[in-house]
Amino acid sequence: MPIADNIILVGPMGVGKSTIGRILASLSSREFKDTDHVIEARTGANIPWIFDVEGEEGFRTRESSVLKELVEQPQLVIATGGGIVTQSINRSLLQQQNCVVYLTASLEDLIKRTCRDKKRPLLQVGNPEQRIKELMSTRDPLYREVCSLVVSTESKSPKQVAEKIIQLSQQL
Ligand SMILES: Nc1ncnc2c1ncn2[C@@H]1O[C@H](COP(=O)(O)OP(=O)(O)OP(=O)(O)O)[C@@H](O)[C@H]1O
Ligand SMILES: O=C(O)C1=C[C@@H](O)[C@@H](O)[C@H](O)C1
Ligand SMILES: [Mg+2]
Repeated sequence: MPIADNIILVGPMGVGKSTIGRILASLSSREFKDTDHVIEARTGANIPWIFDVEGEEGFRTRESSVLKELVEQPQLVIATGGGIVTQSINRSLLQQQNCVVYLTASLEDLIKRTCRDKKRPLLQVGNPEQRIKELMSTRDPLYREVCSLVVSTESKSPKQVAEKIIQLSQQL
């Protein structure tokens, strides 16, 4: 893969995109960007606030414009929000990128890492475990539709996952 190419991480809430993305960026001499963080920095508000005031639709519009902007920059590791694949415009853009990595974890791990987090708007309605299962069943095929690699995070440290991504991305 040419050195200027970006590595884009997709996957569900809590799979480790931000944690692994940061390590991967430093191991591969790329700059780290996280669509959720860019949106919060630009808006000057946190994600729950944006969902409250603008609804999910407002958040998705912001997310699509940040993604479009970031993929045009060279040499980045981009961690995306868990719901980025719900918008067909984002899926089309992701399918045009060279290296999109789908990070996976067991449902059990995802539930353990996220279900008590009050900052996640989509887990505030109903039973969080059930919501995570529902989100995964609709989104798993969408992550697979856009990715060039699938990398499991199970029984691996974030650094081991980052090293695996580097190894596999060199074979693309
Ligand atoms: N490989 C791993 N093994 C164990 N714990 C991990 C691993 N990767 C991440 N974690 C932990 O899981 C939690 C969620 O990680 P992180 O915030 O990076 O996920 P995310 O995919 O960016 O989620 P979000 O979609 O909410 O932004 C953190 O507490 C992190 O320390
Ligand atoms: O799974 C989702 O739809 C989301 C995941 C987070 O990364 C944030 O982008 C936001 O909370 C929505
Ligand atoms: Mg994150």
